[in-house]
Amino acid sequence: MTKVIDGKAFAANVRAQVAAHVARLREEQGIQPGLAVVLVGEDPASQVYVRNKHASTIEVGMASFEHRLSADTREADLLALIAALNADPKVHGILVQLPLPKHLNSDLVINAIDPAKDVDGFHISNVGLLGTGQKSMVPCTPLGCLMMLRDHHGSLAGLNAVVVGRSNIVGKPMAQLLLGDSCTVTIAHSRTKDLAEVCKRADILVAAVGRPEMITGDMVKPGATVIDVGINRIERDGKAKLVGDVHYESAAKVAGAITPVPGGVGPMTIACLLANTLTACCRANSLPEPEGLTA
Ligand SMILES: Nc1nc(=O)c2c([nH]1)NC[C@@H]1CN(c3ccc(C(=O)N[C@@H](CCC(=O)O)C(=O)O)cc3)C=[N+]21
Repeated sequence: MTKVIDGKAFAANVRAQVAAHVARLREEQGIQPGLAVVLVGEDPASQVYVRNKHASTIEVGMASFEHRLSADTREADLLALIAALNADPKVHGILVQLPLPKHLNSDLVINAIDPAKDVDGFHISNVGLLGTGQKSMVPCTPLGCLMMLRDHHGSLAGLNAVVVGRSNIVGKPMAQLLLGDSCTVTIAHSRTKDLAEVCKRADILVAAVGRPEMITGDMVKPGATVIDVGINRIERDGKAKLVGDVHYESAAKVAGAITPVPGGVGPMTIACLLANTLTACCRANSLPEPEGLTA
């Protein structure tokens, strides 16, 4: 039988663990972790995510600081805000919602964040630390995937992992984390020859391509674990629908375990953002890090 990995329930458990740590930090240390989210412009999807992040942050007992800037914000003003957040002791985590409007250089903006407060793990320092196996802030989506994989498999050592997609925010850091857990890792992408055959060798298949339902059941090894990172809004039979990068129906017939969309990786991303904010707060105060909530 195929196991459906319940990311929603898993995320609720992670959030409960974070909330317990936050309560203990308040009682024993008088410290409250704080997360600042910066949203530039009015992209409707981004607004939904930012609202969800705000609600989850409050729910676990953290302080939430929201900064909504107009779409025509000047780069210098955004950089000044980041400098202020870097210097603010109440702020332990900073997230600048991506994508940014085109006139802003997102590399420049992300690299202006204090790496210790970079809860997205996108700063070049954190990318380098992760790549060399040093302590870093780890990108939320890959961290959430890793937690679910460790829970399902126990040890990942020696397993063949194929990551489809080579983005800086998911594909590349996901590959680093799997390598860190001793998988044999292949990164496939749009130019990969014989993609179906490559995917079919995977004990762990992570789909992060951004193409709706591209990974079909015939590309999945029987019994494999399939992690679907895709979140695509499509229209079907005149109705709006959310689908992943995996064709769920056909893949679920072959897989040993699979994450659904919605209710899989998405909720884990936000839970890991809170976990990273807690970790950043503990490090900032030279306190022991929460166990099981880091890579
Ligand atoms: N700096 C930055 N960091 C991010 O982490 C970041 C970002 N920018 N920009 C946008 C993307 C997108 N993202 C999601 C988080 C949760 C769900 C989520 O919880 N999805 C629900 C469904 C929600 C729905 O119905 O739309 C699910 O999959 O079950 C989705 C998408 C974080 N992002």
